[in-house]
Amino acid sequence: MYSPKTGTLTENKMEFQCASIGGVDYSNGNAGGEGEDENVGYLVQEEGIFLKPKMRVKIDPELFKLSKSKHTDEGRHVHDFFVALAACNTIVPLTTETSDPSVKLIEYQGESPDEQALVYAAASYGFMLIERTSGHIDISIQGERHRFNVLGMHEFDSDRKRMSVILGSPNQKVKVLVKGADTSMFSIIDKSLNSNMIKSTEAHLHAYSSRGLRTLVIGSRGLSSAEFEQWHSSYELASTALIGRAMLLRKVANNIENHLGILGASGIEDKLQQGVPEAIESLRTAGIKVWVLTGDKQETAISIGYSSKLLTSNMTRIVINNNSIDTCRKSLEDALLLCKKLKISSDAKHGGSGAGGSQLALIIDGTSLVHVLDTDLEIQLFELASKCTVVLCCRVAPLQKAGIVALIKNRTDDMTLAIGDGANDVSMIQMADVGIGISGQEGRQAVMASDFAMGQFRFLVPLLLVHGHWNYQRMSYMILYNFYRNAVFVLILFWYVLFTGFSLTTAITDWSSMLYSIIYTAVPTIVVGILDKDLSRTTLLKYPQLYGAGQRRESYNGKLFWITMLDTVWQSIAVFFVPLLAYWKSDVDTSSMGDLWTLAIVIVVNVHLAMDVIRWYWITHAAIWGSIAATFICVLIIDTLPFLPGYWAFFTIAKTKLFWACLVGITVGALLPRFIIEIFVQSYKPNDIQIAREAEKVEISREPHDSQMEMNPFFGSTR
Ligand SMILES: Nc1ncnc2c1ncn2[C@@H]1O[C@H](COP(=O)(O)OP(=O)(O)OP(=O)(O)O)[C@@H](O)[C@H]1O
Ligand SMILES: [Mg+2]
Repeated sequence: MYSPKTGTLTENKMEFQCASIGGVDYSNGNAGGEGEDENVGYLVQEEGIFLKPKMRVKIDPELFKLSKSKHTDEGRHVHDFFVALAACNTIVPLTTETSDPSVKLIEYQGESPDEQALVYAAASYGFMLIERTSGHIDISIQGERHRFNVLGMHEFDSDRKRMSVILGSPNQKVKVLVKGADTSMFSIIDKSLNSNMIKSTEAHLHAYSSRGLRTLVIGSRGLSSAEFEQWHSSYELASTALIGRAMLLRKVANNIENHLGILGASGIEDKLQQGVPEAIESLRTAGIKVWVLTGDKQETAISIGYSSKLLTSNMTRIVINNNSIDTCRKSLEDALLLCKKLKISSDAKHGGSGAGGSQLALIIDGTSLVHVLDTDLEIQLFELASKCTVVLCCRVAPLQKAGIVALIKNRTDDMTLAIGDGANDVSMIQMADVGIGISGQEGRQAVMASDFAMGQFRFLVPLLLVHGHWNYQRMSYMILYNFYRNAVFVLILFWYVLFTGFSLTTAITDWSSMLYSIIYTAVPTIVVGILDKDLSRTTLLKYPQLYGAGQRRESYNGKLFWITMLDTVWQSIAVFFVPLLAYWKSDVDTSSMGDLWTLAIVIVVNVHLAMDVIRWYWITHAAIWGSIAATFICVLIIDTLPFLPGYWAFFTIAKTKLFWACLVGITVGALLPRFIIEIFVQSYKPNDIQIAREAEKVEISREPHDSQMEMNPFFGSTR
């Protein structure tokens, strides 16, 4: 189960596309930027300062003209809008020198890519933010430098979904400028001021977000000196408070951010990262459920859902947008009923096979989730969500993201993985079983809180399908192998004790018992456990279904455990009884037999491992065969020490041909059953992995040179 979110799927390289100012839509621009189109006002000159062409801005010619005129109402409105864009943010302008001393380049840095886009847009229209200190900002308005006092700032947070700046203008007027998400802004806008403008802005916002643009609404209000004084004293008190500062500041912000006049709205395009649709498709083919939890607007999230192929046109969409617990309950009940109906009709169509049924996509917003999470409706939401192929939660707050992950984690045995790039994803990343942070332009908080960090969303595919698969196979095999490796040794000691009338003596020397786990069999386990790969990277990426082996617990389960234990008993019997019967009538001493048993176990255990190794490297050869050689050397050394029991035993027994025949006989006898069963299973009941391995062999022998060309185009190197 995975929970990426839309910011995670997009590049965070924004392009300012359109603006709705004073209820008028300006979106007929042509994209400028990156040195493409210089005559559309992209480069703004102010005291030899040029804007570094870093971000694309679509310039609307009409708006560009209006931004230069101060004498009309429209012009003044546009002026206020762009001043708000340039001022209401936390962007820091950085000026760099160029080879020409009279020319400086300015670029904008900040944690929010949206804000960067807005400041670049304002600069492109001639409202260039030049300097920011804690007390003031300098904005060059159409080439003229103006200084504004920053009297206070209420920073953005994902719960409020807005931010504000209290700005003192050069003409001594004080204004509060606010920008934020539409839902949060429309609740604080004075609806009586200009209802037509609000209506048309809403329509523009709907149109922008349906095109997948990220929207922001900008509003402002003039403050009277009494109001300002009151705010100022409470702001001072709140920002110096030692306890509950955040809550107090939020309260102060809420008191001032109200009765706003609407200035306008912006639409910013956030392009999808490279390889996202393919990555999502691979994850879905691998049987992984992908959920999107985003703070974005519903329409934007749906549009990004379509472009990332998360949502498809043949899906039935269930939308839940409610603002009370009763309506939520009703919607959930209706949705569950719809699911049932769809299932019945698809069963009737496909003869009850369950195949080809219509896919469901659940779209639910943060307001509904407030009434659902942590109430009795949670069960219904879980039931509904588990019936849906895709779940899209929009306008969710950071804690709600964590709540949704917890909902899945607490009610199923499924593993949850959360991937995100922003500070608002930290709680979700920490809640999930596996947390992944994308290091992007939104700061390092997500990365710091994560288990794994990566640069792009698409790297999730090799992480899970390739490394996840390899690690699962290796871990599963190694757990079973280590049970076997230790059990076989203990069983030999057990048989010996049985045959010596519970004498508590041992044939295998103390030294060998100790070295068994340290030298005789340890290194191959480590080497194979780290290096072995059952399938190549190419195959695993090409057939994401192979990931299903882990979900079905094919490589480590109760059945396999008991089969391995049965095999272990058989092998211990072969190792113990073959020498016993072979030397039944001879006068060989216990120490010599002990040496034979020691060497036989080590050979069997290492050859057993060698039979299962799929990819051989020189180091694997060195570890396996070297361990057997090391055992011979150790036994030899132990037997040359006269003060140890069993002095010279090895040299006595190794002289006989029977000793060597026993070693060969034991190895063959012990490993033959599993060899036969493995051949049988591979020939008659192969699993996906075995079939893919065969296909790999055929492919390599057929096209030795082209075999690496098969991989999906969006993944880096091959094996
Ligand atoms: N710097 C900002 N100033 C004002 N409003 C903002 C700012 N950044 C984001 N917003 C608004 O707040 C909303 C919530 O932001 P949040 O960071 O929680 O989620 P998101 O960035 O939209 O999506 P995601 O969860 O994919 O990161 C945004 O959709 C946007 O409308
Ligand atoms: Mg964000």
